[in-house]
Amino acid sequence: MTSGAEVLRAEDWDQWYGLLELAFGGVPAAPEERELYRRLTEPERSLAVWDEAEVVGTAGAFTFRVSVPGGRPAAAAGVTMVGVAPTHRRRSVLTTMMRRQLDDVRARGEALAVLTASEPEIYGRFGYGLASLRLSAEIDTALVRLTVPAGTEEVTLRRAEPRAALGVCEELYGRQVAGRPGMLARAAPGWEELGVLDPPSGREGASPLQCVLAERDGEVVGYTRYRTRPAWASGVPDGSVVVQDLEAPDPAVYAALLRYLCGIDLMRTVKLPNRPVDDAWQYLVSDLRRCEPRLRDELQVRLVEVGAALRQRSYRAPLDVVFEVSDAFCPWNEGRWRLSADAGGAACERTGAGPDLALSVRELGAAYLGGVPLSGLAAAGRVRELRRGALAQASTAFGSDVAPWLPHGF
Ligand SMILES: CC(=O)SCCNC(=O)CCNC(=O)[C@H](O)C(C)(C)COP(=O)(O)OP(=O)(O)OC[C@H]1O[C@@H](n2cnc3c(N)ncnc32)[C@H](O)[C@@H]1OP(=O)(O)O
Repeated sequence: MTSGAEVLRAEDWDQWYGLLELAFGGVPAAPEERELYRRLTEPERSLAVWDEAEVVGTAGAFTFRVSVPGGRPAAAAGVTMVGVAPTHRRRSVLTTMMRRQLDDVRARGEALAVLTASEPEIYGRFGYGLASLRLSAEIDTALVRLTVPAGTEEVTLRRAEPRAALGVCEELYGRQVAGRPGMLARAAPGWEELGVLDPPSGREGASPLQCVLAERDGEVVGYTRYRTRPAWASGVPDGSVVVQDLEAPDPAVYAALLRYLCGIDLMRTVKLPNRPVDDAWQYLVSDLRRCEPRLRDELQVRLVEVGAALRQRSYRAPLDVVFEVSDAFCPWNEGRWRLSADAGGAACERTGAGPDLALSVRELGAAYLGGVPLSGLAAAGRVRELRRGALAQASTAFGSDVAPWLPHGF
């Protein structure tokens, strides 16, 4: 007989994390990783389901601030560390934890919950919508040329020990957050260490993490962190560079860092596993086909409180629209909401007026960061236009000039 979802006691953390490892395939995490996640876990926001003395379900939440269109970071629960014992799967343990978790998030006054899913299909039933994608590339550096912009030669590069450079890298990361929806303000101590976590077991044949800083006029203005993986094919160098981070505030710094990565001796391929869909590499290369671009789902967003969530972002164009929202899992969101926005801000209140657009909370979550057009969702039959013109107006207003992106998992 299983318990309900109970708040985790700190002393049960080892068993709780052990169940999570089991649910993910039973390979223990590297000690460094385990210790970091022990420090980052917020027990008071973490849930356990028990069967007698055995943990059979885990779900955590981090207290995050996520960048939303308009540049103001918004409070969000970062849902994480979800697992159910293989012996207890498909008996609603996850559903029990999601129920408790979303109630708790609401009680804390956070209007948003965000997550990345191990499998994309799991969380739609709980009202999450896919809001950002990641673009990956494998650049064949023997065949692809880069055309770099003016100013690239003024950027100098210097190798640094990743941990020694952590402070300056974090500062640069922090300056990028407001400019890109979906990025997380790494406010709590410990989060910066995620960027230099480098257990040997996680390298898959590659080097330890390396860091190169970009400088201009004596000031650090950008950085990359990457690993090199040497390989030989019939005696010919065939290594790859796997890029973890590439942070640059302007085109010249970006180009200088990418050119460096593409020029490392004996490395044939530069792998960019996680970049924004509007990332500049696409517009610098001579041959996109030889870069193997691919898209993958990334951040999912759940509007926990529709009214508060829609009020706390800004809109690209004036808007006055009534949404008819369905939300089976969080019925307090159901009904009609009037959203009106202009350059001065946004108001979103309940209304009795006739609806202009009908959709579920999932579509609002998908469109929330400005990367998924409501018009595209309408073309898939997921948004219904009830007043002519409302769809185009809302779709334009919800969009973001900068694509949403989550640079790292959590
Ligand atoms: C944010 C994160 O941490 S993502 C990590 C998620 N965890 C993992 O992937 C670890 C391995 N998997 C597991 O631990 C479990 O299978 C979980 C957590 C995914 C699901 O837990 P369960 O307790 O089995 O889910 P539960 O019984 O509540 O299922 C609810 C519904 O979701 C469906 N569902 C559950 N898991 C999946 C899945 N992986 N893919 C598709 N549907 C799923 C069920 O079929 C059920 O549907 P129904 O209501 O139509 O019958």
